[in-house]
Amino acid sequence: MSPLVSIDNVDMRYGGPDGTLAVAGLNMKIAKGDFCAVVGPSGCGKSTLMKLVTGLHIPQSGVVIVAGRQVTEPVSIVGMAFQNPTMLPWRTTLENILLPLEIVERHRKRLRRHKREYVEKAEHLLETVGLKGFGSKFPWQLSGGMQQRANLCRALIHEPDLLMLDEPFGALDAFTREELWCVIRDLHAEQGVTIVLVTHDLRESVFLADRIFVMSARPGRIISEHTVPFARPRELSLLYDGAFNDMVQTLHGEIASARAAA
Ligand SMILES: Nc1ncnc2c1ncn2[C@@H]1O[C@H](COP(=O)(O)OP(=O)(O)OP(=O)(O)O)[C@@H](O)[C@H]1O
Repeated sequence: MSPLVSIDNVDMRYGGPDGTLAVAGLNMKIAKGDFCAVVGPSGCGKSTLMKLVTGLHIPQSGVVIVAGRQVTEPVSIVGMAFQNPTMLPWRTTLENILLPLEIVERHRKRLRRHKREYVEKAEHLLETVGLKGFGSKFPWQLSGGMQQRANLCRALIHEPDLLMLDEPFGALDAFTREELWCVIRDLHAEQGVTIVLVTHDLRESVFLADRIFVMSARPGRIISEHTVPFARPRELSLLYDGAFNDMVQTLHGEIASARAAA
């Protein structure tokens, strides 16, 4: 079966021919249903990789293919969540979650005709992430962790085949972060959605992912790929397992070497 995402020998430079070369010779393949994490030194091009896959940037050379199509414009089968949930403060949480449906062409007409159905879907997602009954609250009435949960619902409302998460838990305290790891773990198990997670948190990558890609310092490329051996479903007690911590340490060592080589 051909991969859902294929990045072949991609270069991406910002700001014209003399600008910053963010990634160079980037290669990566992601199979349908995979949970992948991307880690690497700060500024190595992780966010650039996300933007290349979602079609927010088009590379100067090389090819990005998503679901069998070369990416030349923003890709509609993707859901995205970033570190700072940007909810519109004048809309309720539920209305914020429905927002992508007003933007994605093929859902817009359906939304008008089948509003009730979509509201029910949004309410089901809110329940799944532990926010049952919070749809009528405004974003500013929610804590940071609750906003990030709602943000995940918004990324999932149009049933994307691919969910791209760019440091989604970075701004949260350790306990809330671990709670949300479990929410993502369960969403992946229930919905079978393919997930790419960019993170600085190596424990997060090992707890959640099946495969971990390590990037070099800028210009970023993949320098190693690891298969995470721990069986699913994974419980938080895994964080205290010796083999788990060995893997975190291996990744840490690779990133430290990549930084030193820069
Ligand atoms: N729009 C832009 N214009 C110019 N340079 C940019 C732009 N976006 C990113 N860069 C540069 O490209 C490089 C890669 O940036 P990117 O944000 O992809 O890295 P990152 O790995 O996500 O960073 P971090 O780990 O700090 O979040 C950086 O040196 C950054 O300064």
